[in-house]
Amino acid sequence: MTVHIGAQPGDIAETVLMPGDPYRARWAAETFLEAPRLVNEVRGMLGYTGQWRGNRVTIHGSGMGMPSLSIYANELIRDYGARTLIRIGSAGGMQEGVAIRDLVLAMTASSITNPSRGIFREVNFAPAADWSLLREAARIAEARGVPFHVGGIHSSDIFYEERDDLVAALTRHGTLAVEMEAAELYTVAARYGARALAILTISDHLVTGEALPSEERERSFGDMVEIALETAFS
Ligand SMILES: O=P(O)(O)O[C@H]1O[C@H](CO)[C@@H](O)[C@H]1O
Ligand SMILES: O=c1cc[nH]c(=O)[nH]1
Repeated sequence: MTVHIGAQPGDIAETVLMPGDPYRARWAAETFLEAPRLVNEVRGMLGYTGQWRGNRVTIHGSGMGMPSLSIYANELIRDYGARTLIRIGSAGGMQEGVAIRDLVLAMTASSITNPSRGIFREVNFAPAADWSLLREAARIAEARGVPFHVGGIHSSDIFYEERDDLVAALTRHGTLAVEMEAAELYTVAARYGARALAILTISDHLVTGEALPSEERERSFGDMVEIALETAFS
């Protein structure tokens, strides 16, 4: 057990899928895993371990924002031996060609700051996805005919962004989408030599103002979960 995870040693699989929302962790575990077992509920942050096509996998919430994700990623890797971490999140589209329901595979994640920022002092560290995971996720999404984009995203500390100039500058530099965790996930994984990738479903759009109707969310998120599972074990 760690400060934030009540799982026993051995309860967490080497492969962990991480949605921000603990209820998405429960839904994904109950929908896609065989024999899912609740292994953590400290502070209501749900984690389940089960089997997918004979492979052991944990689906564990990260909470919203990089400080929360950082706690779980550190403990999952350092204390429980997780080696592959795939974020399954929602994101806001930032380019006109990135539509609602599309997937974004985050090759890099910019941020103004993140919990690891202090380590690097004057260096602007470039958090990047694991290449083997990124390549597999792109291959699998293409084979399934799921619309997807690969490129840079922005990991923000702010959901209700007041800085129009910041959004404009990031958009002008090709940033595909905004979410709130990937930059820290990539940095923590790099620190421990683990593999990480963020697969994101566009749930709303900063340019067009569109949003995914709530009744459609599960189906759209389902593609993302299946691609994440297939990616982890291919
Ligand atoms: O859908 P999740 O994984 O929570 O991700 C996005 O949604 C939350 C904001 O609503 C933030 O956590 C953001 O990164
Ligand atoms: O962080 C997020 C997630 C979804 N949509 C946004 O605009 N921001």
